[in-house]
Amino acid sequence: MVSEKKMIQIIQSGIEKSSYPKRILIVGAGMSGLVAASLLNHAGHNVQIIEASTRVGGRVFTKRAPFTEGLYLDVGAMRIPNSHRLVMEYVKKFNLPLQPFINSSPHDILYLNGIKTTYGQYLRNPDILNYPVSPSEKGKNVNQLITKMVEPIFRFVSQNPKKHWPIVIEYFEKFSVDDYLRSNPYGLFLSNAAIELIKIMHMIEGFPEFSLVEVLREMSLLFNDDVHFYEIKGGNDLLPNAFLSELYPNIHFNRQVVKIYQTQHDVTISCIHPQTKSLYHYTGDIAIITIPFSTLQFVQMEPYDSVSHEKRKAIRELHYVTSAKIGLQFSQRFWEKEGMYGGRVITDLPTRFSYFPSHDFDSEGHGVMLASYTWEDDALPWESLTEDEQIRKALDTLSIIYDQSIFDHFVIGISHNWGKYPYSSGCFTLYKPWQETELSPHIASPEGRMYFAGEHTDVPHGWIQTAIKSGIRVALEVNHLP
Ligand SMILES: Cc1cc2nc3c(=O)[nH]c(=O)nc-3n(C[C@H](O)[C@H](O)[C@H](O)COP(=O)(O)OP(=O)(O)OC[C@H]3O[C@@H](n4cnc5c(N)ncnc54)[C@H](O)[C@@H]3O)c2cc1C
Ligand SMILES: N[C@@H](Cc1ccccc1)C(=O)O
Repeated sequence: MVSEKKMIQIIQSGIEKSSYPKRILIVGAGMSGLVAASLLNHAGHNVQIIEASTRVGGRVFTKRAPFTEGLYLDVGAMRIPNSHRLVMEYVKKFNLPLQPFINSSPHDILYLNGIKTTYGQYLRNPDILNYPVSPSEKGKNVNQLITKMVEPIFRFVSQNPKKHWPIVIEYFEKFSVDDYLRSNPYGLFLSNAAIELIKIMHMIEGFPEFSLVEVLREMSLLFNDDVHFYEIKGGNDLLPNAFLSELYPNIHFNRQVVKIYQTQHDVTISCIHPQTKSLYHYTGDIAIITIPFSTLQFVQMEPYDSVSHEKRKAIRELHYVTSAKIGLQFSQRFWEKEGMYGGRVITDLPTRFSYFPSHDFDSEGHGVMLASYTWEDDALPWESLTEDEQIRKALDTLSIIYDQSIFDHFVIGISHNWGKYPYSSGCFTLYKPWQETELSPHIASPEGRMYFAGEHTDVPHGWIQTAIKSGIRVALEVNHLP
């Protein structure tokens, strides 16, 4: 296991020159593939990247069209936690401009149970939302309620994180979030109303059946008031694009892999051009597969016995959460008149979470708002609609929270449904109960000449940092192979 400190050194100075330079084929030009390619290229290997789409970045995806020049929306990764030091190291290496991403603020709007208030007012008086919580829960906000439920776990981990976290995984990974909140070994209890409020305000009403351990990992980041976030000024895709100057000659775009065939001596990757359907083949010594397991299901891996049963099972069963993002451009930044500079709206209406832009404050005129960000069950109603219907319904929902005048300021909108995006077939992985123990040993493990990287191959799932970490790990795995 390579320390984070060592990984930072590797980002700064690369990995050792290889004693065995090889022909390395990397499938996928997302962050994990780009990191692995850059390190192995510098170590003296012949690296070729095979990418289905026409861009690098994968789930780091900044959309600029059809917005007004200079405006954009990160429909993929939008926030970088200050604690994600590997991401920060690459941002520094490429000298990219960072700015704060205001993830939440006391001015955040809550529109719940038909009541509109602010997060600050709610913290001062949690009962303002009129949820029928139990008498002992009165006056307590969701953070206090959830902390009471998970405090014994976090206290146990804090005593000896290295030793105790694996024990927590082994013991608690059979619990879903819902199971644990309803009945747990500590005999801690919450009313249904309190459970409902926690799920809505922590954006997990769409996936309460997922592993408690996974959701605890994420909530300790996303809903921890001590964690602050950044974004890259101009769009987060400036990070993957920064690899292009070095790697562009090695990247084959419009090459959707359909088959991987390995022999004792080499590995051959067959791909089709997504539009022309022309067939292309690439042969090398090693293949590094960074594409999501959801899409890897469509890739034939031959000979059949060259891939273990457990790997094939992990590829089939690893769960990908879906997600929908809807961006709306307005001619006036009306939210700033209400004191909203960055931050978010949390509602039980279908838009669920909205985020105001954390950049270009007070700039006269246009702004793009992330009108809706949803996961899993909350994303499904949006995915069933056309893009125009999604934009219209997001506007209609916002007009309930604001007022009809927002229609006068609306300019144009987009939606991106990750469950319908063929190059990720989902948004990120989250373990269901039991999967961490059952599947995780077979996700990153090599299979003959095939090696694996990507956000799905490590935890916490669903972060650029994890993709980078896996790219470094796989580069070290293959660098000195004979
Ligand atoms: C909606 C959303 C919000 C997110 N928010 C954040 C956030 O705020 N902060 C954060 O740090 N992370 C966030 N993430 C997670 C982060 O974006 C990912 O963890 C990371 O980008 C994954 O990188 P990867 O290299 O593992 O995979 P990917 O980025 O998916 O790269 C895989 C590449 O393989 C290509 N590919 C797929 N199939 C094939 C094929 N058959 N043949 C050839 N190429 C193929 C794809 O086009 C893609 O370029 C978010 C992700 C999503 C979707
Ligand atoms: N990290 C991503 C997606 C994610 C959220 C929660 C859990 C896992 C992944 C975000 O900040 O939106």
